[in-house]
Amino acid sequence: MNRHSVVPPSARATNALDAAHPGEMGTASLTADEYALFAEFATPRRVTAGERLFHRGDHGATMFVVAQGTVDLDFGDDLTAKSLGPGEFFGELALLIGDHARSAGAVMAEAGVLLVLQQAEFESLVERNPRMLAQFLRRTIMRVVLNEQSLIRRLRLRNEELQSALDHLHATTHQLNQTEELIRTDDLTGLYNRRGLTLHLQESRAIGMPASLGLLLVDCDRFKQVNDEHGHLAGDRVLQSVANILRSVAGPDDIPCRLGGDEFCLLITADQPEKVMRYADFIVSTTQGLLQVPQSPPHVCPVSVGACLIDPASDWNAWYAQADAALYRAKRLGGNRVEWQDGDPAHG
Ligand SMILES: Nc1nc2c(ncn2[C@@H]2O[C@H](COP(=O)(O)OP(=O)(O)OP(=O)(O)O)[C@@H](O)[C@H]2O)c(=O)[nH]1
Repeated sequence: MNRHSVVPPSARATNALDAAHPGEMGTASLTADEYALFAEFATPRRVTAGERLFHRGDHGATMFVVAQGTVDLDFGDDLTAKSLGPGEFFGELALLIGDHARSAGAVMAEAGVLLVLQQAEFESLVERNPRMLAQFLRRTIMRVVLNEQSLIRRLRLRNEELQSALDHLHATTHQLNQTEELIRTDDLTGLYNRRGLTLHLQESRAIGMPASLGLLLVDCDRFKQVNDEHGHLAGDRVLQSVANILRSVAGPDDIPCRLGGDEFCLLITADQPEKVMRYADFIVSTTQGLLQVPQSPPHVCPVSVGACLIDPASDWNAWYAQADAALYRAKRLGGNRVEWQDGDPAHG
């Protein structure tokens, strides 16, 4: 027993690889001879379970060897935590470098005895057995290097995991965007559906509505008859044709939409009734023109249009009521025509 009377550890066979096994923070065991040498010069310290020796980041200059008990090292973040038992050492970089920020926090998991080595004691130890100390330092350096490599490997792995999480997130975002697009779109015609229009209006209000808008409400005339006489598929094709006419007249900032059934609308940027009427006339005259070339089943049907200028500050219900009143008049007058909001004879 040495002058400090500590219990010797069960000596471990220690070589450089044993001291730093790849993939984990290297173990740090003294050989039996080293332990005996360290014990001769170190100061033993009794420690209780739960006692904190230092926090991560604390500056220190002492090294510890576990004589009895267990100490837990916590490297913080999600790095591996480690438990050290008798014969294992820690804090050696603080001793070798001096005033070194601890890379781990240390807490006693079990009560025991630690051998504490300060700079002066370490120097005495070097003088006593330089050869053994050189071997110890070689192992220590090797352990630091292997730990570093292990850390780099883990960081690379973490990087790859993060990259794959990011890719996954991109894919999910893309899917969500596609799903949102689908939710906004009418299956049959590819135009916005009513929900798409509502969302578009919400977004437009958030970023600022155009100063002036026109609305066309477009409804197929006697469309039920197409279904009844030629079947639902023929009816579908007619609806697609009407949608295509709206799409072809719409500018990049205009919103053609299928409100449901055989009812469509076209929201346009316009500050003059003439512009709104040009759009409306184009729609009605295009269907009329196509009907000049009769097909069976028909590829289009006549439409009625209610047209108006609307106040961007008021809501959709107000706009719809305005355009619907005009559309109602167009229907009552026999359809296949445009009616202006207030029945202005110039546009009637
Ligand atoms: N083919 C087809 N028919 C539809 C679709 N959605 C609604 N319909 C039909 O559209 C028809 C609309 O009938 P109505 O509202 O009476 O319209 P209409 O026959 O044009 O009558 P008016 O507007 O008064 O001229 C109904 O028969 C619905 O079943 C669809 O997606 N495809």
